[in-house]
Amino acid sequence: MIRTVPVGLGDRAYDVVIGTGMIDKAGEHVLPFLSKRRRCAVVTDANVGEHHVERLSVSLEKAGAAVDVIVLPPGEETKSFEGLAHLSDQLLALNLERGDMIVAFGGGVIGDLAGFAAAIYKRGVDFIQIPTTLLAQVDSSVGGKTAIDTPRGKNLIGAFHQPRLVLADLDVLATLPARELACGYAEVIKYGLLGDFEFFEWLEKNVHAVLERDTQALVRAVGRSVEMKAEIVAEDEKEAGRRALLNLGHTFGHAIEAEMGFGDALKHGEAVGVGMAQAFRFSAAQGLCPAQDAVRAVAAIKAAGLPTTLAEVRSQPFGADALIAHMGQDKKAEGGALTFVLVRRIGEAFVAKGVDPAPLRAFLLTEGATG
Ligand SMILES: NC(=O)c1ccc[n+]([C@@H]2O[C@H](COP(=O)([O-])OP(=O)(O)OC[C@H]3O[C@@H](n4cnc5c(N)ncnc54)[C@H](O)[C@@H]3O)[C@@H](O)[C@H]2O)c1
Ligand SMILES: O=C(O)C(=O)C[C@@H](O)[C@H](O)[C@H](O)COP(=O)(O)O
Ligand SMILES: [Zn+2]
Repeated sequence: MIRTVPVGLGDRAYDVVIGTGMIDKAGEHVLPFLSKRRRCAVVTDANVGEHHVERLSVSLEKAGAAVDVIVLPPGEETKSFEGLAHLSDQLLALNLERGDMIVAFGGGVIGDLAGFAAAIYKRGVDFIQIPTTLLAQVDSSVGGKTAIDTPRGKNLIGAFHQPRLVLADLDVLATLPARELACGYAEVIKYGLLGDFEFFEWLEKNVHAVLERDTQALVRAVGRSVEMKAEIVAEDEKEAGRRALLNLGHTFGHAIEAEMGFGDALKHGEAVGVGMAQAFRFSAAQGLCPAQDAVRAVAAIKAAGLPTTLAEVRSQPFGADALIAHMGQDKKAEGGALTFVLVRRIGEAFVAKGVDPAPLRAFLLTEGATG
C-alpha cells in the first residue's frame, strides 16, 4: 500500500509518500533527488539507529548512494544549540558539500534539528525527511518548520526549510513505545479538533485501533492528517494567517514545556494534549464555544491516555505569571499582544489576536495555577 500526498508549494513542491515497507524501498525514492556524486548523510538518534538504520543504509547503498550515518543522543535535549553545534561539526567533518543530501531519519527532534542544520549548513543544503514516530509522520516532517529550543522557549531559533521528499513507513511504528504513540495521537486528533468534525468522530471510535497500530486505522489517521497539513501549508507556508490553526493547543502547551525544561518528564505531544484541553476550556469559559464541546474534546484526548490538566503534569502548581511570560515569547504574538488558537466548536478553530491577559490569568487560576 502506498499513498502519495502532494504539498503544492510551486518550485519547492514535494510529495509525502505514506506506506508500508518503505524503508527497504527508500533507495529508489531518494535516488532521483541526489546529485551526481550521490552522497548523503543520514542523521538519526540512538533508538532509531538501533532498530532501523542498517536497513535504510543498505537500501540507499543498493541504489548507488554513498552513505554516512550520524547518530545523536535521543530526546528533546538534543534539539538545542549544543545539539546543533555538535551536528554541524559532524557534517563538516564529513566534508558534506552543498550538493549533497541530509536525510533526517527519526522523530520530530531529529527532523527539526537536522532540517535546521540543513537550512544553515554552507548556507543551505537539501534534505529529506524519513519520519519514524507517529508524531513526525503526521506533523513535523511536513511543512518545513525547523528549529531548536532554548531555555527561553520552544522552537525560538529556526527557519522555514522545506524537505525535498517525505517518506513515511508505517511499519517502523512497530518499535515505537506506547507513550510515544499517544504523543503522536495528540497531533492527529488536533486535525479533527481544528477543522474536521467527521475525522474527530472517526477518531473517537477508532482511538484504540490507532494506538494498537492497526494498519488500516494508521493509513486513515496518517493519511487524513497529512492531507490536512499539506493543504494548509500550501495555502500559507510561512504562517501569515491560516497556518496558525495548526498551533491549536500550542500556546498553552509550549509554555508548560518551557516551564518543565524540555526533557523526558513532559513530551511535546503530552503538552499539546493539555494545551488543547485548555484551549477548549478557555474558549468555553469565554462563551466562544459550547461547554459540552469542551467536555467531549477533553474526553477524546483523555481516551488516548494523554494528560489534559496541569495537575497531571506536575504536582507542584505552575505559576500563572510564569506561564503568561512564556506565552509572550510565542511566535504568534503581535505588538506585544497574545495570539491564541481558540474554538467555536469541535472542528472549527480560529485565530484570536489581542487576547486580554486578565481573563487568561483568571482562567489559569481556575486551572490550578497559582497567582
Ligand atoms: N516542525 C514541526 O512542524 C513540528 C510539529 C510537531 C512537533 N514538532 C517537534 O517534534 C518534537 C517531538 O517529536 P517526537 O514526538 O517524534 O519525539 P522524538 O523525536 O524525541 O521521538 C520520541 C522518542 O521515540 C524514539 N523513536 C523514534 N522513532 C522510533 C521508532 N520507530 N522505534 C523506536 N523508538 C523510536 C526516539 O528515539 C525518542 O526517544 C518536538 O521537539 C516538537 O516541537 C515539530
Ligand atoms: O506546522 C505548524 O505550523 C505547526 O504549528 C505544527 C505544530 O504541531 C508544531 O509543534 C510546530 O513546531 C509548532 O510551531 P511553532 O511555530 O509554534 O514553534
Ligand atoms: Zn506540535
